[in-house]
Amino acid sequence: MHPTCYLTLLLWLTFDSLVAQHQLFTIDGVLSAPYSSNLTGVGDRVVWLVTERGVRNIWTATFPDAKLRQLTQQRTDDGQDLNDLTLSPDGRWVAYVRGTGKNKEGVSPNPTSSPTSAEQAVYVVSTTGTAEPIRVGVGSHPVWSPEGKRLVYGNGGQLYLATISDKIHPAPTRLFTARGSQADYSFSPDGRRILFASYRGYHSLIGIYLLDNQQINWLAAGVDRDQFPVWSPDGRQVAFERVPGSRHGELENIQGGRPFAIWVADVATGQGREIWHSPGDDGGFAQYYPTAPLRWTRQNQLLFFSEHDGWMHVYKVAPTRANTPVDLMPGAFEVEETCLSADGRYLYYASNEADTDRRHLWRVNVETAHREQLTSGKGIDTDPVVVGQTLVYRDAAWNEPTGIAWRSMTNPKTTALFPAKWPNTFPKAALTEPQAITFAAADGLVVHGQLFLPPAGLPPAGLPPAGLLPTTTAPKQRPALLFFHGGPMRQMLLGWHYRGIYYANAYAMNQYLAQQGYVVLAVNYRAGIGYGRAFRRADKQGPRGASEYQDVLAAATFLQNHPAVDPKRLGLWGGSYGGYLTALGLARNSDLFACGVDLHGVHDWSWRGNMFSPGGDWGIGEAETKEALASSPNADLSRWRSPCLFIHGDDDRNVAFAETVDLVQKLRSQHVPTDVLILPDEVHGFLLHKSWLAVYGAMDRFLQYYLPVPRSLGTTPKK
Ligand SMILES: CSCC[C@H](NC=O)C(=O)N[C@@H](C)C(=O)O
Repeated sequence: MHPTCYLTLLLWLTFDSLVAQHQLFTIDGVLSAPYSSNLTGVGDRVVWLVTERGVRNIWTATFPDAKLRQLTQQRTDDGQDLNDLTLSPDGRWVAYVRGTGKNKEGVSPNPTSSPTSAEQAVYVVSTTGTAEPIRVGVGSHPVWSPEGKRLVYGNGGQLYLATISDKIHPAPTRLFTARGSQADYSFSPDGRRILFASYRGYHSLIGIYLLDNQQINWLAAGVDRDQFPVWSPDGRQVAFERVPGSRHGELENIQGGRPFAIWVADVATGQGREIWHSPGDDGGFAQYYPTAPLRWTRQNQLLFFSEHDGWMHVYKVAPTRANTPVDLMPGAFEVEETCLSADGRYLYYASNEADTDRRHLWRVNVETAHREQLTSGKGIDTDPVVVGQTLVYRDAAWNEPTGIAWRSMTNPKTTALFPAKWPNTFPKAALTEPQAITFAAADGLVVHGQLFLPPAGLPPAGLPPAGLLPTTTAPKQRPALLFFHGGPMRQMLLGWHYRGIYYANAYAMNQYLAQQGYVVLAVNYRAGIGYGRAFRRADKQGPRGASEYQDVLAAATFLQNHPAVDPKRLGLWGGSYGGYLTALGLARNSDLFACGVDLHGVHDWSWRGNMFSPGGDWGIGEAETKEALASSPNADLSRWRSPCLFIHGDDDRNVAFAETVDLVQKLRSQHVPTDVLILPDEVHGFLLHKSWLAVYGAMDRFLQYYLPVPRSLGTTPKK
């Protein structure tokens, strides 16, 4: 070999080892920080869930002293989710649910393949932090009585009552047996009645169970689907939402809409009357997305979510007679989680008003509809909880996962409550701040995205640092990756994502990939949220024409025109609906996309519509089967050439594992390079931290093989 070649090789090896020594951070490191969720509060106390490397524990704090306390002592990544945290009205107990519900076969997820299987059960733990949790019984969705000594929870569609003290005695009892599945339940203000919705297939009814005489009274029974009932402050009336009952062959479409109405019924007579109905099919998402679709305030106002003005907003309407609702926050932005002040005068909420790709907190005076912004800047602030004169909320940034922060209502200064410090393994100083970008799709629709550029000082892919070697013919640009979120009713943001570990980890992985030297673009394609009803319900989306594929192509063009990107080295990755778009890109345009990583994606809408569930949750009717297939990756397999890594848990209850088995077999038969990582007994949102490490590790190796970049080089993270 020519002497110059030896020199080049020597220098290159030196450079590569330099790079290896300067690895800014690892996947384990960027996933090592605690993640706070499920924040709720009562009185002067809040509780929330902390997930740290898969270990889930409940914490509490009281205000105004901001005193922290850990209430549970879980120490292992056991794959058992904690959820439905709810404080007793006196703040003495937290009820919560451990484990996940059963599937159609009656089995709860068991991701560790434990021979003793797994269950979903209700627990309580004292907020003193001095006692072990107490198991109440199999079930979920616990609801406290007003005096804080009784719990109602659901199991198998029926309601159970438990008396709570330092031991669960007597054992919980089934409250009553009613046809259908009982849900949306709550105690009356006097604690002597249980309000509930009884779901019965084509219709549902609102019932009241009287504890004193074990009698059920039905309210305004009709041929519709009555849901989300709430008590009036005096317990003499009930408000609920009414959507039309089903017709033969009608199929659920989670991305569609339906008309809805607000009703009020008199408890004593059972008679009801309509207060308002939506002008169009603006319901559906407005009821299942927010956690409190309908409220009755102490100021005797009904508050409800609706998209009828084109954006997800909260409206108020008087419960006394038919009248026109008032939009409490008119404008071109969306509202998410809310919290009503104890006196009902203020509604606190998270919104992307004036900052489309972030979330900040606001409050609105329900009487005057005057609103004021409470948090701002570069945070991702969500889930407001008001305890006394303190606003507590979930708070993230571009370089910090979601923690807990607070501010007093008299001082705008915000204070981080949890965690007190980030673990040394978490590479906060080495992260890259994503940039907000937009581009236009072929039909002119403006699409938002977040662009992650490799840290400064990182040599362009294939090139050692300037000066080490004479100019080479190596490419002066980087490979790039397009990321697609799932849902699709989701929105990636300019910071750590608040919607559970699934999206927090996706954001973290995009940070890791940028640090590896990839240019990464997270694409907020049509059908997502944050940009209004028309964007979310974009025409011909998904199984009806895959109109969002225009956004995939436009995102690719954006990257190909970026000076840092090698236009011939684009890759795709995404989960669930994002896996669907990844597979669609490789099937339709292997000429554009060099490889992809498809996490539990949908690959055949027509199969899903016929075999997974009636209509596949997207309302895919018999007449739409042909178009549904044409909108799927499976329609273009003959064109698929680029390699793909498929990742799927084989106990997936949201996207059938069969979708991946079928597609991989078909691709293998046409010699497309495929890799698979199958996670036995894992579900859709992987429950084990070690699953996430395995998934992203496999992804890292796959991308390095098909879209290689030299290991990162950069300054060692500043402490
Ligand atoms: C037909 S694709 C199913 C998408 C799936 N929806 C529900 O499970 C999904 O995207 N799930 C996660 C990732 C999400 O809802 O965000």
